[in-house]
Amino acid sequence: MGIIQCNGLTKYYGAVPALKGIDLDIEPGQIVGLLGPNGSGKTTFIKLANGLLTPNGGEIRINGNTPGPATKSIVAYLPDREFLPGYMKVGALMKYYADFFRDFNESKAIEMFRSLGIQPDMTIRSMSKGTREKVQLVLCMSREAQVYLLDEPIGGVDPAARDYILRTIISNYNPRAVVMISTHLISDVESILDDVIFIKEGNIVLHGKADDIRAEKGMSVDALFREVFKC
Ligand SMILES: Nc1ncnc2c1ncn2[C@@H]1O[C@H](COP(=O)(O)OP(=O)(O)OP(=O)(O)O)[C@@H](O)[C@H]1O
Repeated sequence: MGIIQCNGLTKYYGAVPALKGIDLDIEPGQIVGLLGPNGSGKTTFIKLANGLLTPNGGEIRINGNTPGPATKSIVAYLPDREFLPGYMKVGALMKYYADFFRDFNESKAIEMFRSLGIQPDMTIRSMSKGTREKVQLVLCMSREAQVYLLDEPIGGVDPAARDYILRTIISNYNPRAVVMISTHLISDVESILDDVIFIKEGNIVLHGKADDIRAEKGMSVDALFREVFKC
């Protein structure tokens, strides 16, 4: 059974449809790209998977459970916005995460912060936007979770840091876990994706292995994305 499953998953905001009956079955042990242009429904899907929104129709299950307390303990979520309090220092945030999440691996966080040049006594508000994003990502990836849901993890960081972050994602996730990365920066993430989902106007228009897609279509996932989503 897949670790993320949904059947007929539907979400409306008032009269606006955001997801129009999505069926998915995602096996653990892979990095999945949730790829679509602005407004296609990526954030809505990730919020439903976290229980921050409830569906209007259909269902989503994480490890067999409806999103709630049981799934929150196995899901590490990186929202697409900043959420860390400005007054907090990196060291205090690590302690806070260690208290809050039983699966938080502090030594992993310390090592990642060290290699990114982020000191424990740095305050969130003193950092640049990209550095704040790195802090959020490090805290999220330092959990030994079964599901990582990363909403636009590389949007605000420079290309050199993107590479480091993508390497960090690959090297820090457990092979029985699943990492879902929502982004429209396809060329940056393509090399680490096992599985690819194209989402368009609330529908899944393609779901397959990145290697199979490249072989069948004779082009990169990035080139295919540009063709499918041409304006
Ligand atoms: N709170 C809301 N109220 C009304 N409509 C919303 C709300 N949030 C999202 N929508 C609409 O739902 C659709 C899907 O939005 P969503 O944020 O899931 O897209 P996205 O693919 O994450 O986009 P982006 O790449 O720009 O973050 C869009 O049409 C959007 O305008």
